[in-house]
This record gives sequence, C-alpha cells and structure tokens, in this order.
Amino acid sequence: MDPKHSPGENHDAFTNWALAQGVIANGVTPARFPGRGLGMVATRKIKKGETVVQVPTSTIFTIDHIPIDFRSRFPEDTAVQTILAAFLTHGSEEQLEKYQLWFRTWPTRQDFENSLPLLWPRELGGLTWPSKDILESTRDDLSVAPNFLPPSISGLWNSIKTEPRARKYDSEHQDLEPMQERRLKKAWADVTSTFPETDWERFSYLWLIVNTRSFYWVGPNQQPPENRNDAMALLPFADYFNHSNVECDVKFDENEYVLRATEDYEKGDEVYMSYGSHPNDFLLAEYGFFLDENDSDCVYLDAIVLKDIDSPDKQEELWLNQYYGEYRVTTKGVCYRTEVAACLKYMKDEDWRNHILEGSIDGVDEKKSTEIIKGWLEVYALEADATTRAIKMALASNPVAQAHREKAEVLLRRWKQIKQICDCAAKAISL
Ligand SMILES: C[S@@+](CC[C@H](N)C(=O)[O-])C[C@H]1O[C@@H](n2cnc3c(N)ncnc32)[C@H](O)[C@@H]1O
Repeated sequence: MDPKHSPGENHDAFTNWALAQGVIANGVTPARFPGRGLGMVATRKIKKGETVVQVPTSTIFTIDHIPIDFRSRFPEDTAVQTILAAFLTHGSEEQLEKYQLWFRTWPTRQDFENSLPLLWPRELGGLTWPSKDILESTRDDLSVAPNFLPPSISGLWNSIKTEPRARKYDSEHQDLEPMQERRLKKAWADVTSTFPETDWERFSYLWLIVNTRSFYWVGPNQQPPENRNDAMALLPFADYFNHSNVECDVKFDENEYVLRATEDYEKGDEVYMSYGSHPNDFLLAEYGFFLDENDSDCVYLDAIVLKDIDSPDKQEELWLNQYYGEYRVTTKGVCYRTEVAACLKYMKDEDWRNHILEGSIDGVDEKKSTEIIKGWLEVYALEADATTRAIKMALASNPVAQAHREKAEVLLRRWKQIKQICDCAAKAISL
C-alpha cells in the first residue's frame, strides 16, 4: 500500500484483533484517505454484489451486550444511543477490555470539534459547550446574528423574519441542530441522573462516536423499535466504511451482519457504503462532511412558503390535507407538495380541494404557479447571497471566524451549493 494510505500501527493491531474475532474482510482493508480519515480500500477487483465484510453477532456492540444491571439503572425512556455511550463512558475496565484496540482507531474529540457544526464556536453556528452553558440556556440565548449555518441545520434565517410554525410536524432533514441539541440534552440529563459525576467532554465525545458510527440493527426475535434511532449497534471494522451515493446492501440475522458491494471496484479504489439518502445539510450536521455530488441533496422552502401563505384558513387547509411543510427543492425542480402549496395561493379553496383530492384542473394556472415558486426560490437564493456576504465579512474582520477559517470555508462551499440548487430548480421549472 502507498505509505500515504497506510493506516498505521493502531489500525493494523485492531484489524488483526477483528479478524481473530471472526470478522471477515473480503477484498477490503482499512486505509487513510485525505479529507476522509480512514476508509476501506479494495485490495483486488470487487464485483457488485460481492460480500466485502461480515461481522459476527458476538462481536457487534449492541444494547444486548450491556449487562442488565447497568441498563436497568436508567430512566425507562432513555435512548439506546445514551445507554451505549454511557456504557462506553462508565463500563468497568474489565467490561470494556475486549474493545480497547477498537477504541484506539476512532477519531478524536478534536476531529469532531473540527468537523461537526454542533461543536463549532457560537459565531459559526455551534452551540457553545460545555454542558453548563448549553444546559442552562435556551436556544434564543444562544443564537447570534447573522447565523452562518444553512437553515435546514439551524432553523434560522438572516434575510427573512420567520414566526414559529403554527403546526408542529416531524421532519427528518430540517431543524437538525435543534433536534441534536434536544437529543443531547436529554442524553445528558439521563446519564447524569444515574451517574452524577459524568465528565461532559468524555460522554459527549462517546455520544458522538455512537452517532457517527452506528448501523441499523434489530436483535434476533425483537420487533423494530418505535423510534428508528433506537435500532442501533456499533460494528467493529465495518465502521471504517465512508459514505457515498451508492445504494445500500446490508443484511443481518441472528448470526452476522453482512455488507455487500453495490458497485464494481478496481484494486486501489475506495469502497463505500451508503449511510442513507441524506441531503448535504444532514451529512454536515450529523457526520461533519458533505459530498460534492449528491443525488439526494435538497433544501426546504417551508419557512418561506408558510410565511407567504400566512392566512390561518389556508394554513388549516394545508394541514388538514396533509400538505403542511416538507416543501423540497432539488436541482431538478420542486416536489409536488410545493406545487400544491403554490396553487393554494391563488385558487378558490373548493377548486384547490378538488384539485388535490380528485385531480381536477379547474382553476389551475401553471404560469401563476411557476411565478410563485420562482419567487420562493429567489428568497432562498437571496438568503444564500446575504449569508455568503456575511461569512466573507466575518473572515475579513472577525477574529473568531479568522481563527476557524477552514470551518467558515466549509460553510461558503455549502452556501454555493445551496444557491446552485435554487438557481437550477428555478431554471428547471421554467422550461
Ligand atoms: C463510520 S465513520 C467512517 C470512518 C471514518 N472516516 C474514520 O476515520 O474512522 C463516519 C465518519 O467518516 C467520515 N466520512 C464518511 N464518509 C465521508 C466522506 N464521503 N467524505 C468525508 N468524510 C467522510 C465522517 O467524519 C463521518 O462522521
């Protein structure tokens, strides 16, 4: 292996340990990739569909591997992620002995501080740790203007004034940082209710390790949990795979977890797995990176649309007909929900209902809809311009931004993509 890709001693020792535990590596081995930390490299030609890694269930780190007398000390509604992180923090030396070589292969807390917006300085959209501050403050205390993070992450806008949403709805890919904050605050409350002496730096680090390295997993003879986030496990060795837009081909049963290649690879190629169909804002917030090319990338017009359609009656129509929120934009255009919301702006309520419920086109005016949607996209594009300017100004004059130039540049790159999504979508719908 080219020395610049060589993973180093800790990774070699861990790989030998993993293989001795029954992990099977078929044509892949860990390697270093600039900008991506460790990943998996193909040691030979790999064909799509070939099994590349198998991890025996006995080696997987799941909630079932944590002694019951440890688990039972937590409040009933404690998330699985919290218990896994708590065990990694407070498990006895003897209990954790088995995994010591694995722990040495993980990124450091500093790596997370560099890459995860949640841990960035407040000026760049982070939440200002450590615990005391975050636990005793509300989001309003913490937000600073202008806000540099994309709205899907922060839930905040610089160029428009938004009101809190009249209706609450779950969105997997919006308000990401407030959701992370809620989950982490709850985790901290649960772990300190059981272990009051918990060290914040250590626990939050391990919570993030679990967050960035876990796989979907449900134990033998168990029902999938109500909350998908509770179906998680850490897979030694398989957690070396980096993410790309490839399809996902993983399976597990009571014996093993099997990961297959979803593309053909040449020897020396990096072999990827998919972490899911996630937009770049989600990848940045949850994993600390994003892709240059991402078929799943999108932004959401929710704040703009709901500000524009502000009549309570019209909002009620959207809500009752399940078209409230989740207005998605990609480079190819906007989703059907957005088109339906645009129609509501100018159609008579009855025509609109007939349109969405029965497919009637009475009162639909494509030209009007297109103009409305282009206006919404323009608002988002202006937000991208305003925030880009603000970041550049901060880089010229703000010592915190200057000290964290790389992070600010990551944000500039992301805002450029966002602007491009808006521009391409506006072009696509004009055709
Ligand atoms: C499951 S780990 C993968 C192994 C990791 N690269 C390492 O060094 O241990 C997930 C983390 O890898 C990094 N990562 C995954 N895919 C990436 C990609 N396509 N580009 C850059 N970083 C990536 C991110 O830091 C992410 O949080």
